[in-house]
Amino acid sequence: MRGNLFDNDACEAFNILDGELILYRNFLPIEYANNLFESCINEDGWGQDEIKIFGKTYLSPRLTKWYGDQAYEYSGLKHEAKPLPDYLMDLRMKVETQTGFDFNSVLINYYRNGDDGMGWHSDDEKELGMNPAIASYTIGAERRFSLKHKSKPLKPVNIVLPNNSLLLMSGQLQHHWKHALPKVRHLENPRLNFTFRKVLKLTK
Ligand SMILES: O=C(O)CCC(=O)C(=O)O
Ligand SMILES: [Fe+2]
Repeated sequence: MRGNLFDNDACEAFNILDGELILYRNFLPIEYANNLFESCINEDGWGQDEIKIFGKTYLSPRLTKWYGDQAYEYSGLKHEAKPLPDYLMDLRMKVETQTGFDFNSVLINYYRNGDDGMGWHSDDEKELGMNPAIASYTIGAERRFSLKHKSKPLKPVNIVLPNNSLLLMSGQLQHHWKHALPKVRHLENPRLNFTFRKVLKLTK
């Protein structure tokens, strides 16, 4: 990273090669964020996906919920179309207004404590099209978000994602970079993350 393009209290654009990354801090009124956190965690619908590593099946270290106008498949897991509930329509509108992109789906990740995390991946499924914009809203525990370039010997990028922040990934980022949410020791506090995506209807 070669210094940031612009940086003020509310918004920070990271100067990285082959992709765009912007962090909006204090994105929503804190009351709104707190209510959303409580209602989303307490609402049912949480599942724990199975992941296969070298032929062995494990439960993924986080809980998830998926809503979207189109069916979507990631890491070999199929999500049927399921309309967004009202509270997510409202959040989506706020995210769309801030970012200027439109989204039709959201994957919600619930990291119950520091033992939960997400491994290295790119959100580059063909249903997301070329250069997808992904807006990732975080409430709860502050966690490190890491990125590594797939082919160039660049320094990894680490960003601490605070409570009530929105990270926008766009441009060629998913094509050239992988990202992860590493596990951390001795963290008891939970974190919720909403990743808004636009899933395209593919004609096969
Ligand atoms: O929890 C995060 O901040 C990252 C989530 C993520 O990368 C994903 O859902 O694809
Ligand atoms: Fe991701």
